[in-house]
Amino acid sequence: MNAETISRVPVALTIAGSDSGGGAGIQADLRTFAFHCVHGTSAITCVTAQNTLGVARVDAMSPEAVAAQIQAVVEDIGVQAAKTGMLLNQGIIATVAQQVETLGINNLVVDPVMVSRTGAQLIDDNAIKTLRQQLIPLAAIITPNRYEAQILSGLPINTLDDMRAAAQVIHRNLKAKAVLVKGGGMQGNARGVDIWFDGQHLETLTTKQVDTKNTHGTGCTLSAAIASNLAKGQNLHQAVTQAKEYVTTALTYSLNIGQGQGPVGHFFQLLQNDG
Ligand SMILES: Nc1ncnc2c1ncn2[C@@H]1O[C@H](COP(=O)(O)OP(=O)(O)OP(=O)(O)O)[C@@H](O)[C@H]1O
Ligand SMILES: Cc1ncc(COP(=O)(O)O)c(N)n1
Repeated sequence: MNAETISRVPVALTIAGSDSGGGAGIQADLRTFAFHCVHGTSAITCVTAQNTLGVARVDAMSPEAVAAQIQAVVEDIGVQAAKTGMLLNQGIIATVAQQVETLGINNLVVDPVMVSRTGAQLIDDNAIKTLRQQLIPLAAIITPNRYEAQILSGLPINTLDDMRAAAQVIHRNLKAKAVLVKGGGMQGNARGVDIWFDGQHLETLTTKQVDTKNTHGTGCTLSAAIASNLAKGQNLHQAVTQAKEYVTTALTYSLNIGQGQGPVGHFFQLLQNDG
C-alpha cells in the first residue's frame, strides 16, 4: 500500500507545564490540538505531580531547557501559532518572551496561569511583573480567568460589568492586543460567560452553561483551541468564538474520574456519536 503522507498540516506549539493527572497543562493542550487536526508540539516548563484533588509537587525545567525545546521545534518544523500556559517563574517567562521575539513566533495566545482550580499557586509572586512587562505585549490575545483578571487589572470582579471594566483596563495598561476575560469562576448566570475586548469592540460571549464540577483544564483547553484555530488560518475573533464552543462541548462530556474535579472530555462527543 502506498503511504499517504500529509505535508500541509498546521502546526501549533504549547509552552506549558505537565499535569500528571492528564487533565490540564501540556496533556490537555496536545489533545486539543489533535482534536483540531493540528500537529501538536511542546516545550515543557515544569513537571507537576497533580491529580483531580490538587498539586502535590512542582519541579521546574531550567530556562535553557525551555529555550532549547522552543528552538528545536521552530527552527526545524515551524509553527503557525503558539500558546503559553503554566510558566512558573521569572527566568522561564523572560526566556520564553525572548524566544518568541527572536524566532518571530506569531499568533501567540497567552493564558496567564496563576492559580489552579484546586487553589494551588502556579506562579511565583515575583514572576507576575515579568509576565506583564515582557510576555503580554507580545501576545495576539491574553485569556485571564476571573482571579487572574483581578490581579492584572487591579479591580475586584463580581459582576459581568466588572469583567468588562477589567478587560478594558488590561487592554489599555498592559498593551495586550486583545483580551478575553473568562467567566468560569463567576457565580450564577455569569458562570461560563466570557468578555472579549480588542480595543474597539466589547463583546459578551455566551454559550450554554454546563452544570458540572469537572472543570479541570477548561482554561488550558480554551487557549489551545484558540491557538489551533489560528494555526488553521482563522481570524482571531472566529478562533475565539469557535474555541469557546469547543470548550462547552468538552465540558458537556467531562470525565467523572478521580475524587476531585475531573477533566473535560476532549474527544468524548465522538465516542458518544459512535454509539
Ligand atoms: N460551567 C461552565 N459552563 C460553560 N462554560 C464554562 C463553564 N466553566 C467554565 N466555562 C468556560 O470555560 C472556559 C475557561 O474558563 P475558566 O474561567 O474556567 O478558565 P480557567 O480558570 O483558566 O480554567 P482552568 O480550570 O484551566 O484554570 C471559558 O470559556 C469559560 O466561560
Ligand atoms: C500544569 C498545569 N497547567 C495549568 C493548570 C491550570 O488548570 P486548572 O485551573 O484547571 O487546574 C494546572 N492545574 N496545571
